[in-house]
Amino acid sequence: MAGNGIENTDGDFSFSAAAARDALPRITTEKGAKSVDVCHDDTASRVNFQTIDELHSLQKKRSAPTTPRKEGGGLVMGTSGPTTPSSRDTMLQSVSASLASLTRETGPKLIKGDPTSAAKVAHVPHTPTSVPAADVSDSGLKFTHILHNLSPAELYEQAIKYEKGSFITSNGALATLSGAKTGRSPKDKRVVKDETTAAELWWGKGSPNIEMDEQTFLVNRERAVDYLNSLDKVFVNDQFLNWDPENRIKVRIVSARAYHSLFMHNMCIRPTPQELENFGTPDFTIYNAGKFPCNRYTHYMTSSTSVDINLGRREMVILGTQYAGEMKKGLFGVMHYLMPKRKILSLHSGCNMGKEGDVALFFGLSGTGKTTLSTDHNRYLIGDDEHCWSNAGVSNIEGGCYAKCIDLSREKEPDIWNAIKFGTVLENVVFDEHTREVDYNDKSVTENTRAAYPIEYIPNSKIPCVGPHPKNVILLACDAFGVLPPISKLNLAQTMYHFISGYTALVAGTEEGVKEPRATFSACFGAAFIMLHPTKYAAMLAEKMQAQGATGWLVNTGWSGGSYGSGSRIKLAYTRKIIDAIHSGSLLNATYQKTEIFGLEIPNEVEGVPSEILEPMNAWEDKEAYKDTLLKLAGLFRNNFETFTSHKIGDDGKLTEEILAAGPNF
Ligand SMILES: Nc1ncnc2c1ncn2[C@@H]1O[C@H](COP(=O)(O)OP(=O)(O)O)[C@@H](O)[C@H]1O
Ligand SMILES: C=C(OP(=O)(O)O)C(=O)O
Ligand SMILES: [Ca+2]
Ligand SMILES: [Mn+2]
Repeated sequence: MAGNGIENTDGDFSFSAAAARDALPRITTEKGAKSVDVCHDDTASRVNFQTIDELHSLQKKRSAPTTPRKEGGGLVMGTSGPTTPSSRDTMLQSVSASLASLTRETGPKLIKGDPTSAAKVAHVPHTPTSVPAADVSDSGLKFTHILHNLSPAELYEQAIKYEKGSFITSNGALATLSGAKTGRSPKDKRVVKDETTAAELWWGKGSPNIEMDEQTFLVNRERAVDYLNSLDKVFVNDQFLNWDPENRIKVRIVSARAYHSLFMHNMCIRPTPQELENFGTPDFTIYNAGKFPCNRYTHYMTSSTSVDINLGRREMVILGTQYAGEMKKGLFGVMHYLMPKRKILSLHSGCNMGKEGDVALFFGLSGTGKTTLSTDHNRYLIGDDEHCWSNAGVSNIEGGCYAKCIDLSREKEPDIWNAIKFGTVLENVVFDEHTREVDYNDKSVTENTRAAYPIEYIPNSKIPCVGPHPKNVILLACDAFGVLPPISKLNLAQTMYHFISGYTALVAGTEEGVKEPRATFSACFGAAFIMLHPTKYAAMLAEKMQAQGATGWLVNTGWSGGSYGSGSRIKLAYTRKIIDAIHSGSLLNATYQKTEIFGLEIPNEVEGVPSEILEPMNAWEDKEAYKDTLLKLAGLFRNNFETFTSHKIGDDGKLTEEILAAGPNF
């Protein structure tokens, strides 16, 4: 017998599911039925939608005035829209002008919004229709969608949907891959040499400015613009640089990746909806076509990567590298040109301020501790990397921080650790494929893993990021030779000598085994970014430090008790104590002794730091090896400074002489 029941041992059906079902009260689905209250009639409740599409349309509220309108499927350039152009029209016209091909003299047809969400648009004749027939190409017929100043959430979705290697990590950050290049490419940087820049900029030996002519720039620009216009969609960021309102620069970044757009969203100053509405024409534009290589048949191109700056046209073109830091540091170079023209000093430094308003600058090359030491739980963070020093005080150029994450730990760097959350871009880190927990010790992709986050992710950041004149100027050197003292007080001439030298020594890649530390000298602690001769910046720094009575310090954040391999890196906790003593002013009252050769004043005591490490020789077991290493480093300093001996620093002949004498004596 067929049935739904469970058969009993005696062959009877004692329990029938069908019977049980029949035993339940009937469910009434008739409208208006009042008898049964266990079940609601779905259609009876008050709903604001009739279809799934309508339901979905309720989910998203219109927000800022810049939110793309959904009706009509986005806005199209060149349509006969409302009679008074909206800010959207203005924006699209402006972006179209930015993306215009210089040989075809027309901007592309643009639509605001994502191609998948915007409705299909019928053929719309583009603005000036009188394009010569010979110039007509398929590229002129297609539309490019503009994703203008998207929010982090929207950029996350774009990255995760369309960019391989984009994932949400367990802390909420967006993990991305920068591709083949995981660091900057200084050898591929070119600056257009025209009549003006030939006279103004620093060219030749030691200069980061490798020349390129205007024509070649235009070839690369066209390559980048054509690549971008060939895409279905491009990202456009309109943002600001410099928190000093009088010297704010408007920048536009056109890029192909959500990763780049979110990176710049975090790193530049974010406009308010009102400011974005009135943005107008940018002062400087970046075309980031980093996925696409340059053409090596092009004059001046020595690889498939090219980062080109044209100060006259106020444009930068990136081809053949997706490393996002290239954009931030490219703009920094531009500021190193624009700001000194206004008698403002641009600085490759971190900056923070104490509760009493005492400001400190932290100069240093990559990896020396600008970001780590300016991010200090007891002080207000003004910025970690790029600043201006004007007659009014200091201002951060950026709106975010770009911290190294290799070996990052919650204990040692809690503020940076906590800043890695939703909105933060995590570059080239490795994470567990299931839990998505990041392993900050993993160097599989690169040693240069990074986190880019808005500065307000640091709880004690100072918004707006400006402050009074600096009281302390701290020069950081990560000395892998292990011979520079952990802390020394500098007079003005010594400060200038070390500023112009810009020394650090890092260790070679660990994979290839322990190698000799390699000394790097980078003028003004940022030769890769300066545009003018180093002595121009040095003269401004000397003048400002003198006028404000600021004190210079040299802090070795590198090795102690031996070079890399035998000694060990100075504990971050000790360096923090040293920095605390500088900030509090207690180090000014310490007793000092002078070191041999470099003539540095070193304190006999610093609270919280073992005194035996303050004089580097004490920490070395092999005193002969120490002396040899010290002499070796002194020789490298002397050789490096030779190119500067024929230059005058400012109008002060006496200071110039003192600076020359402030180097090592042997
Ligand atoms: N004594 C120390 N002082 C400063 N940083 C240290 C020290 N010891 C180790 N570090 C590490 O060195 C790195 C310094 O890098 P970072 O602050 O990003 O430099 P910068 O901003 O100048 O490029 C960080 O990863 C930090 O944890
Ligand atoms: C992004 C950079 O900055 P830093 O290493 O100084 O933090 C860089 O030099 O590429
Ligand atoms: Ca940094
Ligand atoms: Mn830096």
